[in-house]
Amino acid sequence: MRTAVIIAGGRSTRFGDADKATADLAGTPMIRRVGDRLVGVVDELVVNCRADQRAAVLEAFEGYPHPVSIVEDETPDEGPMSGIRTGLRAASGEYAVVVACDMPFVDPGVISYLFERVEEHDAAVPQLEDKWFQTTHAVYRAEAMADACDEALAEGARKIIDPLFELDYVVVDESAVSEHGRLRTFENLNTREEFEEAADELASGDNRI
Ligand SMILES: Nc1nc2c(ncn2[C@@H]2O[C@H](COP(=O)(O)OP(=O)(O)OP(=O)(O)O)[C@@H](O)[C@H]2O)c(=O)[nH]1
Ligand SMILES: [Mg+2]
Repeated sequence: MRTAVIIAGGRSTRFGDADKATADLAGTPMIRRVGDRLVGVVDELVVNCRADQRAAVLEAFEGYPHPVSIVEDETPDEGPMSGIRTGLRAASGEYAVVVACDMPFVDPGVISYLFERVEEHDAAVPQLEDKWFQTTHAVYRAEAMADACDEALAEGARKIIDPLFELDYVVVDESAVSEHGRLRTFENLNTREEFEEAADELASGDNRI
C-alpha cells in the first residue's frame, strides 16, 4: 500500500486572491493534475487543506480512481510541516510520497524511484545541485516522519529539514533523478505569471510535458 499526500493548506499569497490548489490549470484544477500524475504509483490519496478548501478539493477529485481522504490541520496556517504531519497521520500505507499541490509536472517515474530508494529507511529526499532538500517532493515512512514533525512543531521549528534530520534518510541526487524522469518534476507554480505560462504549455498538448 502506497499513499500520496498532497499538501494544499497554504494561502497562495503570491498567486493572488484565489486558491492556487484548485485553480483551473488548462482545464483541470492544478491539484487534480498532481493527483492524476500519481495514479499509477500509489493506491490511495490524502489531501491536506483547510476547511474552507474542502468542497473545492472534493469536487476536483470527482471520479478519481483511488480512495481520496481530505484532512485538515488541527490549527491552520502553521506551515507546510504541519500539513505534512496531518497528511502522514491519515496515510494507510507504511510509506507515503508527499507532494505540494503546486507541482503539476510531478514525474511518476521519479516518484516510483523514490519509493524504491526509501526501502529500509525513513525517507528518500531529492537534492538538486547547489539547492536545498526537496522535502515537499519526497517519500517518507509515514509514522516516523509524523512523529518527528510532532516533536519539531512542539519545539517551535518551522523548517522541514528539522524533523528530516532526526530520521534515517537517503539523499537522492540530481543525476539519479534525471535517470528516472524529468527535473521539471520539481517545478512549483507560485505566481500568476508562472501559472499562466504553464497553462499555455499544457494547453498546447505537447506530450513531452
Ligand atoms: N497545511 C499547510 N500547508 C501549507 C501551509 N503553507 C504552505 N503550505 C503548503 O506547502 C506547499 C508549499 O507552499 P507555498 O508554495 O509557499 O504555497 P503557499 O504558502 O500557499 O503560497 P504563498 O502564500 O505564495 O507562499 C503548498 O502545497 C502549500 O499549500 C500551511 O500553513 N499549512
Ligand atoms: Mg508559502
